[in-house]
Amino acid sequence: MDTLPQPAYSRAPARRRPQRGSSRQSGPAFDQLFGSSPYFAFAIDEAGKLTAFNQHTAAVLGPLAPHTPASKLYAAWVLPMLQNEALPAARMRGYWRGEVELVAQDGGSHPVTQTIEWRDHTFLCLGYPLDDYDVYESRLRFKYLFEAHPHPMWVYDLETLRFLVVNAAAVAQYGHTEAEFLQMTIRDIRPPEQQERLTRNLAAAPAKGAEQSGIWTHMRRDGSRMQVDVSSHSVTLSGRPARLVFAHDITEREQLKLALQLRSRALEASINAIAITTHTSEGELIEYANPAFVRLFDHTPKSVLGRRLETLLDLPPHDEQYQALQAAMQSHHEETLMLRPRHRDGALLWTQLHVAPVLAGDNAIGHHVCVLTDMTAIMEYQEQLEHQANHDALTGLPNRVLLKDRMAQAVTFSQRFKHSLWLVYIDLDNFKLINDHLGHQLGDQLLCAIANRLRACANDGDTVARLGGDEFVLLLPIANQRPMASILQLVQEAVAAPVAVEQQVLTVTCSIGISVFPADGVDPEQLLRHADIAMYRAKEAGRNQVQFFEENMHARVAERALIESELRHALARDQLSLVYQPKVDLHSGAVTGMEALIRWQHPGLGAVSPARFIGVAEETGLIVAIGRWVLRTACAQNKAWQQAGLPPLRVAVNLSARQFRDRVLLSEVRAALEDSGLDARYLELELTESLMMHNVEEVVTVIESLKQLGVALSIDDFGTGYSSLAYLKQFPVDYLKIDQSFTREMLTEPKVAAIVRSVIALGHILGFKVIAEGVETGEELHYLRLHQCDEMQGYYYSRPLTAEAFAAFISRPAPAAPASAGAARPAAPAPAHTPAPPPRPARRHGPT
Ligand SMILES: Nc1nc2c(ncn2[C@@H]2O[C@@H]3COP(=O)(O)O[C@H]4[C@@H](O)[C@H](n5cnc6c(=O)[nH]c(N)nc65)O[C@@H]4COP(=O)(O)O[C@H]3[C@H]2O)c(=O)[nH]1
Repeated sequence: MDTLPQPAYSRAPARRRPQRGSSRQSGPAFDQLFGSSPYFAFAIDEAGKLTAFNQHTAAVLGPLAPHTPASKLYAAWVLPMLQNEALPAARMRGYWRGEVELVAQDGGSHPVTQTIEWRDHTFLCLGYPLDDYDVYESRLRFKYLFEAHPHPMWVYDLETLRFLVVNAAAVAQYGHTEAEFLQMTIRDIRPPEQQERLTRNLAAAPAKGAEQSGIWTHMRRDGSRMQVDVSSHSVTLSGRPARLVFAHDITEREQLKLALQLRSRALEASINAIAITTHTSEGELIEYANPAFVRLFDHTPKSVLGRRLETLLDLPPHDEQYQALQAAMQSHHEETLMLRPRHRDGALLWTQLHVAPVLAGDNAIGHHVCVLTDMTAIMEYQEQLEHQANHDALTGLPNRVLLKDRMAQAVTFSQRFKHSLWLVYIDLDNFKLINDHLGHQLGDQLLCAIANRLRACANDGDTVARLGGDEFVLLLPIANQRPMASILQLVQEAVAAPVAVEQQVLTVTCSIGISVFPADGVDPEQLLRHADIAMYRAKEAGRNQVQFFEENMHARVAERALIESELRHALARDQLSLVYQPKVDLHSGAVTGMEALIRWQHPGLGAVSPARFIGVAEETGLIVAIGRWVLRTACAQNKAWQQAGLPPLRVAVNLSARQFRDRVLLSEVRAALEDSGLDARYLELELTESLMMHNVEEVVTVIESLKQLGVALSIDDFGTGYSSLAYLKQFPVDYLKIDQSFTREMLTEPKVAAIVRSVIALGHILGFKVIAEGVETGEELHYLRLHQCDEMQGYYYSRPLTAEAFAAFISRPAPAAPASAGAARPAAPAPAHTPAPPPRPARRHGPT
């Protein structure tokens, strides 16, 4: 200590001054700074000698002289600390502070807080009483904090509300200069709407020192406003009650808060399910889920949090969707996926998941925002629309559109694997009749039942489609050897099996046309067209048939189309006429009547047989007008013959099924009779057996009404339809007509002969007369007569004759009795419009 150097700025004075209890030796700077300080201030040089001291030091610790060893000013216990710690620390860091004990020359002890600064090779020592230093220091700190604080602070007078002091941040933020502030009160920085609140607030000022805080709106000098979080504290400044105010501009924070609130509200209110997940090595853990998310899966908010998104969506691991989700979660980009997660109740949903990664500071994925849009309803609707577009509404079977699609696929497949492909075109026989007569509702039920049966006939990979109306298609890819014949048989049986609909039993058959890939066509259109053609051929061949497509069918189809278009004009162009075939009593040989048969003479097509056009007329509905014409013409002709003096005979007119179902039939028959003046007993109506197969009660009613008119009725083509014997006896008809196919075969086929005999016997039991048609030989005649058949019709006696020829035929003198058994076939038949060759039977005039 003795060798401390002298401080540079306060060297010992050049001229010595008398010590007057002050430190005049320390130089003007030292004096200026510390001369009158109420604290200890002295300087020690590097040699440890006093180089300067102030008056207070001298007065309390003195008398002192310059160059006095500094050690004399300290208690003995302080010296080691001074030597080893304080002075080296001050020299090294420029400053040291600690508690020391100064001693006066009179031995008095003065504990102080001492600071030692190292300046210009001098230790400047300042000693404060322990308490005073803290106050000083806290004031310093306050001043520093107040001035340098980044947020506005001020003190205002509690009575005048004037600003007493403001800091730099307040000046910067509010735009007023310090001088302006000091002229203002705290009211001046508040907008008008907050004055009242301020008044209330001041009136309820808290107890002294108490904290007060609140959010206020303050105005800047330029009039702009800001949100301020204000906290204040009661203080005393210059003896006056005041408040120290701390104002924190929270405008931005509030805006941010509002924006966050809005965003949070948007999340909560979103109808899209939104989840925020934390990206972890164990998967995506749900950190937040909005109400829509919770609703979508029917979970509770709590049960969702912390769960793995993958688990919650219930995607099967290793499934394609699962893998896609994993890949999306690893990606640093936004991804959109279509997923099929499972609802809590197990139902599969359709959702669109949009995943947006949230990157952390290190560019690693921290979170994901997952937006799920429930697409279930849309997808189901889409599926429904697709289904509607591709399926038949009535039966639910694929429609034409889907069939074509499946056909295209099947053709491609069959081409590639060299397989064949069958297209089976099915059309119900006489379905139109059922529909027209029994109503569409029953017709629809029948179609549905048949659709289900066809479905049951199909294997996996087959397609059963409904093209519309009563047309169905089976698409059968033949990948393996399949028993196709038995499939077709199955289809025919499925269609033909009786269908019980609303207490009725309906039976229909079907006509089937088949085209085979690649032989009959290489594209779907062609295959379909060819199967359709084959189906028409099956219809023409008598229905309830199967036909494979053949090249020559094209010509038939073209012809049918031609017939259809020409038939529309046949009546108007007077191309139709009637011929009449006599009916003969087998026992007496008398002519009992004649059947009117239609003929069509077309200028280009020539004579078109009824077999070629009656079916077309029925399908197109032209039969109604044609049938009416036949009925009226036959009645008028018969009446004309009677008026011409020919013996009165009964004329038989064929009624098509469609005519029979026509509600106006009765009135038309009545009108034909009235208009022609023909007595009803000279008219006979021939009904086909198949016509009677549905709705027996109604058929019986119509027949009874016709009977009441007085006309005779016969069942034509008996044996070819499905007459139930139980029903047969209910029909009040007069004749059963044995179909000519039986007549033709009865002499060569014992089974057919048995049928013929049974029909004759049955007819008689039921009280009907039996007439056989298509009799061409004496043997046939003999057989029929032997078995008590009543009448016959056929080329053996006469071909159908024109009206004139028939009149001539009937007017000739009666020939010998009918040829006996074994008689030869008559000479080659003459054309239908020419009189038939002899021999002719004896005639019996008048209806039986
Ligand atoms: N091979 C052979 N055939 C014989 C013999 N005797 C008569 N035929 C023919 O057998 C058919 C009998 O008429 P259908 O069974 O009522 O069968 C008729 C009938 O179902 C229908 N048809 C004819 N005219 C009309 C009509 O005016 N209205 C309606 N709805 N159908 C008619 O067309 C079918 C065919 O008529 P068509 O060609 O005139 O043929 C007639 C007739 O010419 C014979 O000994 N041998």
